[in-house]
Amino acid sequence: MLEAKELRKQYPNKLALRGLNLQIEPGEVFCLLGQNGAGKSTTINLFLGFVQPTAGAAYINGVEVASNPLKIKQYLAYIPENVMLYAHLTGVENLALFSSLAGFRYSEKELLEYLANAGLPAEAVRRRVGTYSKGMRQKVGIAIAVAKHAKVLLLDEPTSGLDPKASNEFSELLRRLSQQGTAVLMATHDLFRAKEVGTRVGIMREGELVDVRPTATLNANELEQLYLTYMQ
Ligand SMILES: Nc1ncnc2c1ncn2[C@@H]1O[C@H](COP(=O)(O)OP(=O)(O)OP(=O)(O)O)[C@@H](O)[C@H]1O
Repeated sequence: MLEAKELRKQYPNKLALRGLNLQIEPGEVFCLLGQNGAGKSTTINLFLGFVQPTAGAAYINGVEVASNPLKIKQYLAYIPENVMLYAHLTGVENLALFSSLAGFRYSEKELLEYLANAGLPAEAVRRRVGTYSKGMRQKVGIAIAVAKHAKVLLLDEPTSGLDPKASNEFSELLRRLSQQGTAVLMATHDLFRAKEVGTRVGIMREGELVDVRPTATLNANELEQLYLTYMQ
């Protein structure tokens, strides 16, 4: 569902990604770990088509991203640390807007259901999004991903700044999406969440994926040790 082939990104003064090869299947949650500047966001941005590769290619559902920037948008949803929504619209209005941009028109009842399933409290759905907490905005982001039937979910530091309860709820939503067959690529600094929701973890260092492990083979301590070993 997601594939990188010899994907490389050279910025004017920095080789940010050095020939990444990666495949992520439907239902997988792949967590990218690594220090600041390791190349995690660059990887996500290449899959989003926000930046152009210097060499190699990124594919989503078999479609090359760089040459089909509009087509790939129909397959994916993106949740950055701060989900971009229209602050002056309510939660339900935002969901209606983003779903319709993706070609889906839902009744009010259906929209409310999507928001409820994403865990947004009923009292919030008709409030302006400008009044939402970060966790609530993340939930609207998930509701949008589900409502547009995204096959791929790209996440960049989604739990950063969430309290433990919100973070836990977010993990639960991700797990449900992966069970429904969504392929997830998540950049994170949160080893605990990576172990909890990831099916695989990849450790990035200086633009290279230096290790990839199925999370089932590691306990939380082993993951931390592995991470620290590479960061030395
Ligand atoms: N637009 C840009 N122009 C020049 N250099 C850039 C640009 N974007 C990123 N870089 C550099 O590329 C390298 C990789 O950055 P990237 O944002 O991918 O790292 P990251 O692993 O996501 O880090 P963080 O955990 O801090 O988000 C860094 O050295 C960064 O300074």
